[in-house]
Amino acid sequence: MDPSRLPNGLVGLVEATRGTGVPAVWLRRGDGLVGIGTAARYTVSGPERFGRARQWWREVTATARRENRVGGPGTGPLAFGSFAFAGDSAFASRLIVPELVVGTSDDGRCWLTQQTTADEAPTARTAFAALDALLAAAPAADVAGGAAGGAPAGAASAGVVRGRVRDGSLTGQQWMDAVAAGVRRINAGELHKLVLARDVVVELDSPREPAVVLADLAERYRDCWTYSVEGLVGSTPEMLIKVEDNVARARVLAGTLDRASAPADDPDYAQRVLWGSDKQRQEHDFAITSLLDRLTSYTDAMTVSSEPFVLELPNVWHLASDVTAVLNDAPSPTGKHRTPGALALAEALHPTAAVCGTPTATAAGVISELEHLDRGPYAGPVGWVDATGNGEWGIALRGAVLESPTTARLFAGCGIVEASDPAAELRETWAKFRPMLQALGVQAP
Ligand SMILES: C=C(O[C@H]1C=CC=C(C(=O)O)[C@@H]1O)C(=O)O
Repeated sequence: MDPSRLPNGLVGLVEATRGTGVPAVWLRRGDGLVGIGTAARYTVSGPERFGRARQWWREVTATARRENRVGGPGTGPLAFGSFAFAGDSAFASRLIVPELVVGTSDDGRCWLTQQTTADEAPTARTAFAALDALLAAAPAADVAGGAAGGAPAGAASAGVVRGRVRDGSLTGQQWMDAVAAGVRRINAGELHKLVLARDVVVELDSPREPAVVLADLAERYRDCWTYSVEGLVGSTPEMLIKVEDNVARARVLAGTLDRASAPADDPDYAQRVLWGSDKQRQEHDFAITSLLDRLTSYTDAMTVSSEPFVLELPNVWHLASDVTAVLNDAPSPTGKHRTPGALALAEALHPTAAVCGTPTATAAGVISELEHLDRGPYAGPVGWVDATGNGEWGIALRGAVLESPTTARLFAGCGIVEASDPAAELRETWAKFRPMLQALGVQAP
């Protein structure tokens, strides 16, 4: 597709959906995928959620008539998805097949896919007509604040207080008590690392257009993956697994330093205070080890740097490690040998110690005891998969569930090790809530 059809790129397309429903989104540095409308969807709960969703997608793509004139990851049949963190969550994991998918890649390619369950096969003419109709219906750019009458996307957080933040399942004090209990259990030798999360609820004075929230996140957090799947929105810095043909990539994060408290005149601050901290390095080591231990059975050729690097985001610094693995062929359910797809790998790798702990099963048990929280899709895989098994599954962090036009539930968690201090961890959750609070136009209390 000629990119000039999208004068303001994919972020502009997201903004153009204002008032017409929330698009499915996967965007980084202005490129990625935007899905509009729903041709088909599948929901599933329970411990078998990944396998059953894969089975459904296999059946859909096996029977679909398709014509793909572009080729490459993200072209042809495609589903966005979001999976519950835990097998016993009340949240229904889901795959969504949008009616229209618009994609762009950093090599300048741009494509449009139309997916339908109707007997009539889509054509280039019907696909472009659907896209043009959407763009023609878009509100004028000078009302980018949306129906809520807020500020334009780029200025969405200009300090305007538009609502209140209240406690979620636990108060701040109760959550700090849970962290202290977690530290005691680590010190007693029950486990090595635990990730404890909390939720807060934002109540807005007036509705905030999801498209405006998404555009704000995509513009401000360009190095993160901005996502939207049926009310789950956010901008995650952590890539659980990306599969492109036979190569898998992951970005593992653990270890955090708030940029708001950093001195302005100390360029080595993050390197010294974050990279140089034994506590932060220990947190990171557990996370990277948990990923490598599980990924290793899928590859004979894996690359990971010997030391983490400092990743700078607008709100925080993280310790980060990038991993690349050439995938081995494995028997598939059809008997043919092929490399595992992105969703199969997401299932195999989830949950890493960046969001659960070490050992995994013990940490998961302690989490459900101490958190008093159904994490829902928070910290679960979010992303997309195509018909060839290519896809990207990030970890749903730095996000919110939009519960109503004026209510959003935000989640954030922290890695707890023996040296963790409950008050410092509570402050860290506020740094992690900041991207969503800014995008919603609300100030932290
Ligand atoms: C669990 C979260 O972050 C994880 C990813 C990066 C750094 C983390 C940390 O330093 O605790 C967490 O492991 C979250 O943002 O809710």
